[in-house]
Amino acid sequence: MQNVWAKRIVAGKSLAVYYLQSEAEKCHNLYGKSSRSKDIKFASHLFLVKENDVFVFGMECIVYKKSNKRTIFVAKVDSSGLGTQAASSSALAASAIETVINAQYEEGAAEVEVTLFAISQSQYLFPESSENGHKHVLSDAGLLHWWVKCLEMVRKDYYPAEEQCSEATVNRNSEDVSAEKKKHMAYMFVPGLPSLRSYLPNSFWKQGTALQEGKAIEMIPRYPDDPKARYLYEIQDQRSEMSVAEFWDTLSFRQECCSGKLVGFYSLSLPKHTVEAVSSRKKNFDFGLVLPPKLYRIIYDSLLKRSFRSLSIASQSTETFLGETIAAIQRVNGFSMDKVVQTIEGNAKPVSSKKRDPEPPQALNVLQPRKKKK
Ligand SMILES: CC(=O)SCCNC(=O)CCNC(=O)[C@H](O)C(C)(C)COP(=O)(O)OP(=O)(O)OC[C@H]1O[C@@H](n2cnc3c(N)ncnc32)[C@H](O)[C@@H]1OP(=O)(O)O
Repeated sequence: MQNVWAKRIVAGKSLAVYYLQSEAEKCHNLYGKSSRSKDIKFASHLFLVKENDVFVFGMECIVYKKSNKRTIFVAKVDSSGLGTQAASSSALAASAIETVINAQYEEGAAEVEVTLFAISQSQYLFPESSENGHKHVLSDAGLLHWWVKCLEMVRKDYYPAEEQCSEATVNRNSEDVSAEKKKHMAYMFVPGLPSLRSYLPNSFWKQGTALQEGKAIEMIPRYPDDPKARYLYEIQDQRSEMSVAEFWDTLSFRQECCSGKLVGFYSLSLPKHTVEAVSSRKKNFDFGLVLPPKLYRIIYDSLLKRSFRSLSIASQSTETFLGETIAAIQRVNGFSMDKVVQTIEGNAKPVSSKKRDPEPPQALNVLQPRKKKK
């Protein structure tokens, strides 16, 4: 687990990664009224990354489980902007996603898919962080590129080197890609954008969606805060025969997906694990405390009541949130601090970024006045 994070954190810096999960619960409404929701369970996973004494990054995802298949839906990613550039947010998101993927494989999953939709917003997990003057909020188009970068980091880690496509293959007709590789592609779809050529890094990536067959209301899942869910509910009552292909085609005309902001839908299928590979995996994964769902939600909601509108307020919010959370989870079965938090020492080479503020917020102290930006 350590390595998944350490390789993306600059050498000489360290981050504390907090990881909480909820117990799996029955999921009744992933496919609307369809019986496909039967036998599906879901569990929430929350990562909070702290540098010095303040949260710098957070991610929540929901894992849907049906027998040995897992869909990891990345629900919310956020940054506070208050870190010292120990790692990029895309790298931290990739490491959090890989931690969840590895946990699924260790549990015996054979098929794992990562899915998400990108909608840029000023904040998701750290309230008022967009007012702190340090946070870098990506535009809608910036966020689309950002997710490609992040998911590409993940994809590369799960494909053996010989299967990697070279940059030269980027513009190759996707028909050339072998049938086997086709199965394991990353998909990106942006309603209203006819060509995503400038976004896709290589031929592992394909414009469109992995799901293309069957009836839309039976095949297309509805995730929390899903921009396509309203449309799916509408057709459930009025046009229940609509095909998946027609659904995607007509989604571009819906107000929730074309009201000025670009919305990106992504999915990444990871290589299947054979039964032998699954059973021979070492069971050595012991990170992420599992909480009763009600307690998980209380803790999650309490994070959303804090403020991150300045460095000092954010540090205070981080401290009180963690103090109250640890007090609340201490009696949970299997509790140990090691399961809740791991301190990761970075071992990545630093990459220089000219664009960023060279003076990170945490380098300041009260005796050292902030230099004016030119
Ligand atoms: C499923 C979902 O959750 S989608 C919703 C995503 N979340 C949000 O929209 C919430 C608000 N947004 C954010 O918190 C942030 O914009 C995030 C988390 C999405 C990305 O955080 P960032 O700090 O921009 O990400 P990251 O560290 O990877 O940097 C991305 C780029 O911005 C540049 N950058 C980062 N900080 C700065 C800064 N302060 N000034 C200028 N450029 C900066 C980086 O150098 C990098 O550039 P590159 O791609 O050319 O290398």
